[in-house]
Order: sequence, then structure tokens, then C-alpha cells
Amino acid sequence: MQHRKICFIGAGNMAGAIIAGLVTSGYPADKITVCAPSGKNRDALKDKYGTLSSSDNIASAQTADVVVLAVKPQLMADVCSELQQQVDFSDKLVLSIAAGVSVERFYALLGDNLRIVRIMPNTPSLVGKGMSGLFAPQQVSEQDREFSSELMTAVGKVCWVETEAGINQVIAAAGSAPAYFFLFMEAMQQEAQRQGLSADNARLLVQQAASGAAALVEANPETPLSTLRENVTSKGGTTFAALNVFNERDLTAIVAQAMQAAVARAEEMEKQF
Ligand SMILES: NC(=O)C1=CN([C@@H]2O[C@H](COP(=O)(O)OP(=O)(O)OC[C@H]3O[C@@H](n4cnc5c(N)ncnc54)[C@H](O)[C@@H]3O)[C@@H](O)[C@H]2O)C=CC1
Ligand SMILES: O=C(O)[C@@H]1CCC=N1
Repeated sequence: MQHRKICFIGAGNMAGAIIAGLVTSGYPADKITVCAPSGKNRDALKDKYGTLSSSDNIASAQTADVVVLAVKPQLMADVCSELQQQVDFSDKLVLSIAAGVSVERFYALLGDNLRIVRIMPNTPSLVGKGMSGLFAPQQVSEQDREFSSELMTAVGKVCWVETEAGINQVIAAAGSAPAYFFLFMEAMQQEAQRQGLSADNARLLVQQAASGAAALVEANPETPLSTLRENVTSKGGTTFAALNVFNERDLTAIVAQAMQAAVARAEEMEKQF
């Protein structure tokens, strides 16, 4: 892949996960500058991965080919207004990983001719297991699309969505989704301990069950998820008893409501930020 000069604005959980994944997969660390007001996170990335560290968003963006906007959505307007005053974006690709900040909003903040791609990644990018959804307006070149795809492929899998609304659906299905699975695993670990297993064993059992299930899904892409579930479920057996509890509480409806809430919040943020 091309090794363009990248500047990350923001050094938090998500930027850190992408940077770690990128460098681990061979992206040259000296082509990556990480900007944040406080030295804590960006210097930790510098120490661990050899990336460059700066408190100066403007100077770093000025010399970059690619600017990754990785601050919280509520800070995006302030950060962009400051950049817009001093940085010429005409020769730069801008990648936003923020939830709830639309392309239209970026045009208003940084200029109408902005080369922008919205990316919705997730934190498993840290270990090369990320999932990113990408959206670009029509005028974004094939080269910029390809670079964006390759960048995120370095830290996981990617899919493109046809419309910007698709980014909010990606949030519900992948961006926020690691937290759903963590919540589920937390609940299982808690109950396993309550039943008498040690904390270490409870964690190990839940962890391996989850990663084993995910590995089976990955290894059998043609097999419906329902078949994998049925393969565990003996009629009248223990799994059947457990699944009955989920079904009685209508887990499917709960999951649907949760994913709809994520989309609704993203839509609300688009109006707010
Ligand atoms: N955490 C996640 O799982 C995901 C987060 N995102 C998006 O990524 C973005 C960042 O989220 P997190 O990394 O979770 O947040 P975070 O709070 O961990 O990181 C935000 C970073 O921005 C930095 N920052 C604050 N003000 C700044 C400024 N003026 N200039 C430069 N840097 C500044 C902070 O120092 C911090 O390093 C958000 O827009 C979020 O919607 C997208 C997908 C997944
Ligand atoms: O919770 C959030 O708003 C961000 C976007 C997707 C994951 N974390």
C-alpha cells in the first residue's frame, strides 16, 4: 500500500487502536504523527510504536497528506474551525472516524471541495481484528478510496456503504458492537463466579467460549448462524434450557431495540454536532 504521511488529530482509544494495528502490520511509524493536547496518550504511542508526537494540530496537519479526525464528536467543530483557518486542505485527504458528524457538516467546517471519507472502525483494530465501514461522497477519487480501504484493511476487514446513512447502520452492527459482546461476557463471568468458579477460571471459560464461537463463525462463512447455534443445542438438553430463557425474554427484540437506539443516537448527534 502507499505510505502517505498521516496525521491523527486525537490520541484516544480508537486512534490508539488503529495506530497500533497499522504499525504492527508494517506501516512506517515515522509517517504517522499523533496530535493531542496532553502528552500522555500520544507519548505512550510514541514510546510503544515509534510514532511522532505533537501538541500542534495545525503544524502537523499542514505537513500531512492524510488527516485523520479522531476526536470526540462534540469537539469536532472547534478542532476543525481552528484547522480551517491555517491549513490548506486542497492537497489533503481527510478521514473522519467520528460518529454523528456528517459529510455536509465537514464541508461547512473545512470547505466544500474537501476530499473526505467517513470511516466507522471499532476497537478490535488494536489486534488486527477490526471491522470498518467506509463511505465517501461521489467526487472522492478512486485513489483516495483505495488508500482508505487499504489503510483500514491493515487493521481488519472493511466494507463500503452506498449511502451516508449506512455509516450509522455500521455503528449499530460493528462500531458499538464490541461493547455489546463485552457486556454479555461480563454478565456470564459474573454468574460463573457466583456459581462458584474462581475469577480466573470464569474469565478463561467465557473468553474461550466467545473467541471459539467467533472463530467457528469465521471458519464457516456459508453456514447460517442458526445452524451453528442448533449444532450446540441438544433437544431437551442444557443449551435448550438456557436458550429458552433468552427466548422467553425476547432477546432478539432487545438486540433490535439496542441497535435502533444506536442509530437513533447517531442521527441525533448529526443534528447536535
Ligand atoms: N471508541 C470506539 O470504540 C470508537 C470511537 N469512534 C469515534 O472515534 C472518536 C474518538 O473516540 P475515542 O477514541 O473513543 O475517544 P477518546 O476520548 O478516547 O479520545 C479522544 C482524543 O482526542 C484528544 N483531543 C481532545 N481535544 C483535542 C484537540 N483539541 N486536538 C487534538 N486532540 C484532542 C484527546 O486527548 C483524546 O486523545 C469519536 O469521534 C468516536 O465517535 C468510532 C468508532 C469506535
Ligand atoms: O459510542 C460511541 O459513540 C462511539 C462510536 C462507536 C463506538 N463508540
